[in-house]
Amino acid sequence: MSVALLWVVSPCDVSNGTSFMESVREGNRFFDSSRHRNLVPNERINRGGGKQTNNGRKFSVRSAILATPSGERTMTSEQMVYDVVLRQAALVKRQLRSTNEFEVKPDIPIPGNLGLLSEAYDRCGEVCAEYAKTFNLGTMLMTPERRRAIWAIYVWCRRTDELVDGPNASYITPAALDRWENRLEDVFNGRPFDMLDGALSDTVSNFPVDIQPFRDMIEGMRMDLRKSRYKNFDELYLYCYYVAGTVGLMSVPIMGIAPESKATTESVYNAALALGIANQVTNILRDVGEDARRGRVYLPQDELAQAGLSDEDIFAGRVTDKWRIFMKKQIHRARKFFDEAEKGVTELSSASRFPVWASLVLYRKILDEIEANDYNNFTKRAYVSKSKKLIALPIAYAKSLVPPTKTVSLQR
Ligand SMILES: CC(C)=CCC/C(C)=C/CC/C(C)=C/CC/C(C)=C/[C@@H]1[C@@H](COP(=O)(O)OP(=O)(O)O)[C@]1(C)CC/C=C(\C)CC/C=C(\C)CCC=C(C)C
Ligand SMILES: [Mn+2]
Repeated sequence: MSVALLWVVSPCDVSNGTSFMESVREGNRFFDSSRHRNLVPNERINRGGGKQTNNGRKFSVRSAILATPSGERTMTSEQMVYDVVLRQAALVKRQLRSTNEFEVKPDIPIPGNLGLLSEAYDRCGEVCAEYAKTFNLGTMLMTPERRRAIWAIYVWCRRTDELVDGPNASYITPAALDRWENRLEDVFNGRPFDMLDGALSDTVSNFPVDIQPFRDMIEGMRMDLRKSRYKNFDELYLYCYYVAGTVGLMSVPIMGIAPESKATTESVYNAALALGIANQVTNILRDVGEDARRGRVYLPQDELAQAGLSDEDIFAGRVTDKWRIFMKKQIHRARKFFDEAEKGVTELSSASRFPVWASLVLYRKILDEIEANDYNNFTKRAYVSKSKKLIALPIAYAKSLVPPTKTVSLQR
């Protein structure tokens, strides 16, 4: 692991009161250190009382669930999530109408700090290159502003995921996630805690990015702490939205919709959401064995039962005909989400289309590999070989050259 990736936490003094400058200095010192730590801030760095604000945005998927008077849900997860899509789309439209609205910037980019900010973005780029090589390559075609903004978002998502998936995962509590959320609010209020947060703070002040998908990703991590089974696909959909659909919603405001696109903003966000869901469902299908060894089953329990399967079958890891039939249905559903996503990629601004096509084409190929492994996702990890990637990338590039549709075809 390269030194650029190592997240170092001071044993004594990290508090939320640290200014950006101090944080950056700390960051530099830490990054120059040869002590090896991981990317994720641990308990200690998360502690501290960042002021909780709601940033004027009160809706959350979680509150929508809790808001029902009888305690019973009246909407499907998909309907609830669509509200977040509408909010993000509305934010983008507002910005198109009035660019002035986004002129209140945090106090980072004042002369003198610009070098530090650019260093912060460079760190994000290094992290991205280390964790997601192919995707990072794809971002090279984007404009420098968009590329570095995507890097900053990638790094925040990666750090958030590492809280529950990384080496410090066993120390992560709901309270630690609350502190991470406080820190997120600070990022959106122009009070970044460290240099990587500083890059994100700058990004969200320059692009019309709503905080809600970020909050919701943290909610997904909370869900991971308290839940290891999903009753049906509706429950699983919500989880997939939290941890991956949110990424689509965060990314489109950066990538931009092509000016010549006739598609509605909502429909493009809907496609972005679909790509996140497709990726996460694929990720789940690829990792069934690995997750089972951690006692987790991210598969709809009702569909397992209908197929005559149970958790025990999964823990036993036997590839039977029942399993193959079950898997075929799950793969079919994932492909439907990829199809839904495809409709939106063409509507993105021209330079942003390639990384998205590349990620879509490559991630969808994992499904083909699960089939090629005869549905043994218990002991074989499906992956796309370098040679297959090399063949797929020019195809993705060719797709990215297709301009947006001339007609209004994506109305919802
Ligand atoms: C071009 C592009 C892909 C941009 C997105 C860049 C970005 C900000 C990525 C963040 C990804 C991340 C670190 C998410 C944290 C949660 C997580 C790990 C989700 C899983 C990703 C796969 O990672 P991996 O295989 O490494 O998983 P393990 O941790 O090893 O298990 C996910 C499966 C989901 C990631 C979701 C996306 C990449 C959604 C992409 C959607 C868009 C970019 C919208 C495109 C727009 C339209 C209109 C279709
Ligand atoms: Mn993960």
